[in-house]
Amino acid sequence: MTGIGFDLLATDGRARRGRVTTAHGTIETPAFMPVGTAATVKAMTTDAVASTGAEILLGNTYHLMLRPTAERVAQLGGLHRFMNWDKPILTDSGGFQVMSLSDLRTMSEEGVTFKSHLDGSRHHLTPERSIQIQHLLDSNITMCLDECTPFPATEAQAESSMRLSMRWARRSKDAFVERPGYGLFGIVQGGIYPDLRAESVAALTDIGFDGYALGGLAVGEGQETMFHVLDFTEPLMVKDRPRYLMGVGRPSDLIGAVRRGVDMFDCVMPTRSGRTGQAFVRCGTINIRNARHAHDERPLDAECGCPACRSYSRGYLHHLFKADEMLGPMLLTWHNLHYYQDVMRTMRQAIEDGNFEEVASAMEARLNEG
Ligand SMILES: CC#C[C@H]1NC(N)=Nc2cc3[nH]c(NC)nc3cc21
Ligand SMILES: [Zn+2]
Repeated sequence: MTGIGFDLLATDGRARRGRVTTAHGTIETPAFMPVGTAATVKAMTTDAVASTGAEILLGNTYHLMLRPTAERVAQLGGLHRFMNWDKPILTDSGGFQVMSLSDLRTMSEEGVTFKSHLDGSRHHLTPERSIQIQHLLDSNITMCLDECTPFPATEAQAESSMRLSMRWARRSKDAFVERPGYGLFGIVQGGIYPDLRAESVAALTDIGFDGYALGGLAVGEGQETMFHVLDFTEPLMVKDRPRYLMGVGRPSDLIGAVRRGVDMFDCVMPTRSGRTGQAFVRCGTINIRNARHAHDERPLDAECGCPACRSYSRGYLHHLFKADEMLGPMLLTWHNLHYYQDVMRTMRQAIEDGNFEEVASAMEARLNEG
């Protein structure tokens, strides 16, 4: 096996049930990847993350190149050893984070020069350097470096940005070190424009990648537009390789995107909002800091098997957040990640059973009942 393996095990409509095989183990899809930006899923040990059922984590080139540097992580055994996670890791390439986090960035055909959001130091990122950093990290799934077009973008802006990203995809592929169990994903660009999306899919498919991500979404366009872009882009994508929707999303986003043929997801929502006291539950969301939870002896979600729901009341969790106790963010993060994995488990089973639409519609109805 060179690269990573992908087996399409079942389909139900456009929904897909698959399995990704890497040097560090397999990933059942549809899969949700918790975000471990700075070599940690915030507020969680890796054992706790594994207990939720997560089989792959996301790391970030941008953050780790700035601190502690990729060379330091490599010297300490690579990202798996460094953060004590022995399952698969996917790393983003840095393009999006440069656009969203750093200022004073200058773009050229060669790459992007930017100032660190940590200390203002200048850094240069090229496709070749991004691929090298991800190799030093020993990432199982490496992402091409792309030029992340701000949203909204005119068709002309999206066209020139997409074409630059396609040239960078070629350079990324040329720089990637092929190893069994390690793969490289291309990133489809083109904004909201069907012709540009089609051109990008064709260009990446022609180069050939182990998987194909959809970029330029979850950038403020809204769910309806995101689904519309999926509706006209997904049918153009090869079926025998994983599809990864970057930065997505809320539970309703995951359900709608799985319905449209997406296999892999990552999003900071369950962890970031967990730290602020927002819990995702089967009938919507709960902001545990709200006074109405102060006296409530019920768990966050009676159908959830996570440590927070098994052992603690809403009233206690409310108290932890009001008292600014660190156990609060820990337990809500744990619950949210466990719930997200429950959503994915439920959808995987439904695709296997051939009743995806019935199960997905029921989940969506409960989420909307609020
Ligand atoms: C344009 C483009 C693009 C994509 N390119 C790369 N490398 N990473 C991403 C991460 C994302 N996170 C979100 N939303 C939170 N949208 C994303 C899109 C991308
Ligand atoms: Zn729970």
